[in-house]
Amino acid sequence: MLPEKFKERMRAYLSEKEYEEFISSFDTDERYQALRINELKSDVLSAKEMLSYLGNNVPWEKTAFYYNEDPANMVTPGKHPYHEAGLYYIQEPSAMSPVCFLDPKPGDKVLDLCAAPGGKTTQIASKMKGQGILITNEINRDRARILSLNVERMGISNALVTNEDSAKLASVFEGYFDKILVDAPCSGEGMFRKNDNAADEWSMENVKTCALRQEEILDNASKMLLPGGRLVYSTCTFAADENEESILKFLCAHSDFHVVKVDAFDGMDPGRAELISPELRASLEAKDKALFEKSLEQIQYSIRLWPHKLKGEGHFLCVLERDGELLKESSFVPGGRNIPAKPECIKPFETFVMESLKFDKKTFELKRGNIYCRLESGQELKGIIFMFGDQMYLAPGDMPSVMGLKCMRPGLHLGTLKKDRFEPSHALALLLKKEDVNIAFDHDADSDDIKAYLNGQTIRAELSGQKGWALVTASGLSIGWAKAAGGMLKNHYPKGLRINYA
Ligand SMILES: C[S@@+](CC[C@H](N)C(=O)[O-])C[C@H]1O[C@@H](n2cnc3c(N)ncnc32)[C@H](O)[C@@H]1O
Repeated sequence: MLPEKFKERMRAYLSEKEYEEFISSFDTDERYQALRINELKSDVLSAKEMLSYLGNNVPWEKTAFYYNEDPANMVTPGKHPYHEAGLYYIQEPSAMSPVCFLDPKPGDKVLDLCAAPGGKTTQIASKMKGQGILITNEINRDRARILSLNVERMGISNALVTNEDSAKLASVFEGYFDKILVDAPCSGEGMFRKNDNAADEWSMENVKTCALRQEEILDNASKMLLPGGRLVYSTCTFAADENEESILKFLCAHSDFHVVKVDAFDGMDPGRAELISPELRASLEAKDKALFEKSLEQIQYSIRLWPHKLKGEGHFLCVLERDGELLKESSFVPGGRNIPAKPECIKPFETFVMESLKFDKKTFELKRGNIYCRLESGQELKGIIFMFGDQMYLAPGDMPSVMGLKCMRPGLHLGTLKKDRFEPSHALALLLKKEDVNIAFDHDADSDDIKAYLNGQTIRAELSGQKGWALVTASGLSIGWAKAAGGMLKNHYPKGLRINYA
C-alpha cells in the first residue's frame, strides 16, 4: 500500500495524465531484473555465451542485460556457482546509471562514499580494470562487511574498503580524488515497486531528515574532489527535497561547482526545477541572487529516471564538476604509503609464488616488499606487500595507508602468515585465472562436484602425485582453494561462505 501523503505529493508533482501513468506502474507485475557482467572475470561476449538466458542490453550499461528469473527452468542467477565466482553482479537496471555518468577509467583515483552493498563499487572496479585507486566506504559496519565480501567475490585488487563517516574521510583525503560517487542514503521511494516493505518506513519527516544528511555528505564529498574532478550524486527517490533541492542547495553553497550537461539515454527525463519549493528559492535568492539564478538554471541538466518511462525503477542523478583543470601528476599520498613487509614475512609468500603460480620469470621482481609478477593470464600482481597483523595484503604503491581509519580491507588480501607458512586467501583465489596456477581442477559449473565443493565437502580428483595448493574452477572460473596431499584434495572454501544447494 502506498502512503496517502506520498500519492498526494506525486499528484502535485505530475500532470494528471502523467500521474495516472506513474501510479499504474505500481499496479503492473512487470519488474525488471538485470545483471552486469564483471569484466575482471570475463569479456562480455564469452559471458553471454555462458548465460544463454540473458535478454536485451540495459541501454545505459553495455555490460548489463535484462533476464527473467525462472526457477522451473533453472534460471536463478543468484543461486548459481557463477555468482560465487563473481562472473556477474545482480543489480537493478536504473541503479547502474550513476556509474555510467561517473565514467571511471583505469588509473583514476575514485571514491565511492556510500557504497554498501557494493553494486556501484563493483561496477566502478570492473571499468577500472585493476588500475588506479578505488576507495570504497560504508558508514554501517555490518553493511561494510557485505561490501568487503562483494569486493572479494568480484576479484577486485585495487580497492581499499573503509567504514567511516564522510567528515572523517574528508579530513584525510582533502583534494585527492578525480571522481567521487555519492549514492546517498535516501527515503527510497524508487524501491516501493520492487520491495513491498519499503513504503512502510516512509514519512515526510524522514524525507526531510534524509535531505539534511545528504547536504552534509555532499559538502564533505566536495572537499575531497580535485579541481576539474567529477562528482556524481544519485538517489533512488522521487522527493524533490532529496534531488533537485539537494543540488540547488549544494550549488548555492559551492560556487566552484557546476552541473555537466550530459547526453541522457532514451526514457531519461531532465530534472524539474519547478518542484523546488518557494521557501527554499526565497532563502537562497536572499543570500546571493546571482549565484542562485546561475544554480537554478542548471537543475534542468540533472536526470530523472521514471518507472513509467523506461525499463527500471525510479532514480535521480546529477553530474557535477569542480571548476579547474584536472592535474593527475601529483604523487601526494594522503596518510602516507603502506610500509612494506619485512623480508622474513615475505619469504613464505615467495615460496608459495614459486611453488604454486605460473608467471613470467624474466620480468619477476620482489625487492624490499615491492613485487612485480606478470601471471600467465597476463594479469599482474604489483605494488607494495604489507602486513596487517598476521594478514598479508598487496596494494598499488600509491595506495594510501589506512593509518587512523576504520578499515575492512586495505587492498588485495594475499593470505595469512602462520609461523613460517603462508596460506593463500580466498580473495587471491578469486583474482587468479586457471592458467595462473600449477595445479587447477576444473569441473562444469553445474556439476555436483562444484556444488559439493561450495558446500565444503571433499572433492573427487585424479591427483597422480600432485601436492600443494590447487585452484578449483567452475567452467574455467576460479571459485576457491583446495590442498592436495596424500592422494586427497582438502577443501579450503571459507566456512562462512559455504552453500547448501539441496
Ligand atoms: C543507497 S545506499 C548505497 C547503495 C550502494 N551504492 C550500491 O550501489 O550498492 C546508501 C548507503 O549509505 C549509507 N549511509 C547512511 N548514512 C550515511 C552517512 N552519513 N555517510 C555515508 N554513508 C551513509 C547507508 O548505510 C547505505 O548503505
